[in-house]
Amino acid sequence: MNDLLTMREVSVTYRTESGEVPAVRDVSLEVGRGEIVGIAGESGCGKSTLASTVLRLQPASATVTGEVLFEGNDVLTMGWGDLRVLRWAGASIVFQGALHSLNPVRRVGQQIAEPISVHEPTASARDLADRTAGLLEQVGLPASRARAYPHQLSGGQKQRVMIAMALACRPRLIVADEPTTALDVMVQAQVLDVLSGLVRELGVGMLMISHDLSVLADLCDRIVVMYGGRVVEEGPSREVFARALHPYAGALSAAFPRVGDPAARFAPAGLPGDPPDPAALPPGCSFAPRCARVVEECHHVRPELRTYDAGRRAACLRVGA
Ligand SMILES: Nc1ncnc2c1ncn2[C@@H]1O[C@H](COP(=O)(O)OP(=O)(O)OP(=O)(O)O)[C@@H](O)[C@H]1O
Repeated sequence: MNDLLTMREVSVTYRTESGEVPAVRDVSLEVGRGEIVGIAGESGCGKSTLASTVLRLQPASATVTGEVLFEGNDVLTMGWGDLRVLRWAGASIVFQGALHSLNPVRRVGQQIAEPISVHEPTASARDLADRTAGLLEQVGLPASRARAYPHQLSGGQKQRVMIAMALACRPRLIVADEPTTALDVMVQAQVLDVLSGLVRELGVGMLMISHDLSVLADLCDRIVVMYGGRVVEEGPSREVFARALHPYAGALSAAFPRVGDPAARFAPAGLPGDPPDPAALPPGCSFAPRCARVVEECHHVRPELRTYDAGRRAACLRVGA
């Protein structure tokens, strides 16, 4: 077992008016200290739902089974006191759409200092100001920006502030859910550089979610590819990107020329059709209806996730065929 984050057979089902939506099914993965693990997949494959369980942030309509072990303690069953310590100080999350989650009427410095003052109530005003200035400098902003209001910052600067907030309580794990999707390509690259540089420098683990496999290939040690709520491939990122075992991972890699194109999350280049409705997955392999390598058997037999050489896993009947 890994000593930072170990998820074992995690499944998440939402209760909705039209029935149950099994958004995540039997996902197991690990993130070690100082390691960056990417989760890739199109919109709706369950990435955000899975990420929300790491800090037990899933909505009340969701039922989660399995184990989410953070430093050996199960997040899904821990008491509220432990959960309070875990959030921000153990692990923190940079959300998709974080640009809108800053409070418009408070200076950004106050917002960065807030989680610190909650977790360290004895910190003096001087300490908070120094820590905030240091955090802003770490993310490449002048300390003087602490006095700015969010509307005075560009999109990229706001996202840097969100990263500073996520680092404020010195967490051991950061979950980043599409942290740069709303930014233009140049700014995306700069912000990802800052984030990954800090994660490496501080030895923090990171679970980074993106629909864009090429972004993950550059940043991550390992990549987990999800489809229809399940893991369909996992392995060292360069291997998965360059020599995917699963045809879905291959199609995501081939979408590479469309890096930074927000539309690519809905329809990667060269991959016709839509991802499946998790409430109505086809029998057999859920990717079969879109797969270029499909054979009759794929429509009836659901492939198990098998282990291959060099720590690779894939769930496809056609690997090596
Ligand atoms: N609160 C909810 N109630 C019901 N169903 C939900 C809820 N949140 C997500 N879902 C459904 O669960 C499935 C997985 O959604 P999820 O947001 O985890 O996917 P995703 O891969 O992160 O996509 P995106 O990148 O668009 O966020 C989708 O079918 C979605 O409609």
